[in-house]
Amino acid sequence: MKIQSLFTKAFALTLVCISVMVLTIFRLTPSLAVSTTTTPTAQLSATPVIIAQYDLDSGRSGGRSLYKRLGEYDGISAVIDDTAQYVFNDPLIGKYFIGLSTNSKQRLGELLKAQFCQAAGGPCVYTGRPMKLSHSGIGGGLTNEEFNAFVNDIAQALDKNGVKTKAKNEVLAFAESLRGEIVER
Ligand code: HEM
Repeated sequence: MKIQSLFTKAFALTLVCISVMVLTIFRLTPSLAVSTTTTPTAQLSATPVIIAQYDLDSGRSGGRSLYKRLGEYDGISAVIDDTAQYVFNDPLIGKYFIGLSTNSKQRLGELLKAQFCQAAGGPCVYTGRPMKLSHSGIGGGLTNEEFNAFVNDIAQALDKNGVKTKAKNEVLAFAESLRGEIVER
């Protein structure tokens, strides 16, 4: 009987010791206490494209991000769909898109949406190529006049979708910030 009680006490003591050790280790190295599931490397290294020189803070108005004021993703999507139509039919720059397959045009639209959504402070990640790389050499190098035509098409699409002047100017300022990477002559 006495031996049994001794064993019980020893067992209880061992349990307490183990608990203290486990708690001490976890406190000293908190990382052990955190779930071991990590963000996949692919996600972390997703396209290191920097959305150029656009100060996202300036995109806030009365606490509402530009993304919200544009009507979130659906609002941006509608503006880009219209922009694409204007650009593809633009008398000056439409020629550059004639050879693109339907799928390439769709992909371009999706990339533009992600790019503007991210720049406006939305929860999107632009995964396309940097602007310099994707535009270098188009038509022997894009001109300021061609760039202006593209920006005018964006402006027309913003008007069509009833985007307010302040938000419109912010979107155009972002587009303008890309001029140096896109225009080559
Ligand atoms: C603010 C102005 C512009 C923006 C934001 C813009 C944005 C983009 C984006 C996001 C892409 C996709 C990049 C990729 O494929 O990874 C792209 C591709 C393209 N852009 Fe622009 N772009 C602008 C101006 C222009 C202008 C002025 C032209 C021609 C006049 C142009 C012609 C093209 C063409 C032809 C492609 C397709 C390239 C390909 O498929 O390889 N872009 N642009």
